[in-house]
Amino acid sequence: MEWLNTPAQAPNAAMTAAAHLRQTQLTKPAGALGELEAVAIRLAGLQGREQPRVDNVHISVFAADHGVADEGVSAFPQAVTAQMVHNFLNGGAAINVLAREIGATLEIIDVGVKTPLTHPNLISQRAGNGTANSALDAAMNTAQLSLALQAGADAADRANAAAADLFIAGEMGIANTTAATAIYCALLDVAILDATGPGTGLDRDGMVHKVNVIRRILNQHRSHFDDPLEVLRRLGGFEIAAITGAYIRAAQLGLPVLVDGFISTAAALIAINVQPSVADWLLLSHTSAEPGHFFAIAELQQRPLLDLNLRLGEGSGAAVAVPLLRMACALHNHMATFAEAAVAGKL
Ligand SMILES: Cc1cc2ncn([C@H]3O[C@H](COP(=O)(O)O)[C@@H](O)[C@H]3O)c2cc1C
Ligand SMILES: O=C(O)c1cccnc1
Repeated sequence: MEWLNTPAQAPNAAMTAAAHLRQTQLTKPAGALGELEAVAIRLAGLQGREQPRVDNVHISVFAADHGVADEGVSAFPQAVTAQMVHNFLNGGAAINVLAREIGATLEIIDVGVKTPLTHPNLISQRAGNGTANSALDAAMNTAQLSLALQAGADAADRANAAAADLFIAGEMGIANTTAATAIYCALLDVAILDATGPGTGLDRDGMVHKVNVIRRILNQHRSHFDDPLEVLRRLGGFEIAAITGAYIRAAQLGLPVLVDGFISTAAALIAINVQPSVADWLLLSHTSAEPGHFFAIAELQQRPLLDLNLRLGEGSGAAVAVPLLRMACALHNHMATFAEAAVAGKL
């Protein structure tokens, strides 16, 4: 896991400055395109080109099971993880539709669904048959953590080899909002009650039970919260570890990342705690309806592009934000300047 210590690439300051200057010359009042200007400038710096682009998008969806599902913390049965992997492979899930709409490459990686699956289009890089129950034990051992992190790094490597302009990670794993919420509580100054939400649709009683399970998880592992990799190893899961590895490697390669929702952001929190320089490379796509997401967004000090009450995961919210990034780039690259259009500047 030594590769985790390599810092992220530095964004290209000259391109950031050039893109900033260009925005002031386009035929509009300065700042009138708000966040679209900011994100185009940011992408220019990250991609090291004056004309940023989001043509080639690579989406890697990581699937795994969680031992903590045994505690009854999800509104859906654990078998749905594997069933949804089949759905991904047959093209019927939300992320399949969105990937087709935006012309993205979509790959599915089994990092530890409970029962192994085989399919010609499934990438199998399994760290185990689901994690252990984090309310009782560490979710994974060190070897499993290393395998899961590497599965994510390999996905970022494939995206980079395919000359992707943007990397998106998605996840599928019944009970993973419990793991993600525990990670939020371990790494942020947030109370369990404020961070816990319905996930796939728990009712009030279900939420009260989930809060109690998360309290047990935190009490079990509390003495290790100063070490982000220990937090990840103990609280799980394999897919969150894979996304952590993918984000860190993408930042090391200089590949911009569009972060999805609540669960992906838990991986982002681990990643920036392991390697703070990764933060430059993480763009937030949307605010999840899961209440705890707010606290991670505050920690990342960014304004997500969208707020649509999404609470699906799979990378779906990030995929939905891609057309917006494309419009930001098109405006930046193709608007006329005041000089080109013979339009008078500000008085
Ligand atoms: C059919 C179905 C498709 C999904 N796609 C993503 N998730 C999302 O819901 C799960 C987390 O919620 P919880 O912690 O409550 O189990 C994850 O698998 C996440 O990706 C789904 C959930 C379901 C039921
Ligand atoms: O925001 C998410 O990523 C999310 C929220 C609830 C359930 N699954 C995913």
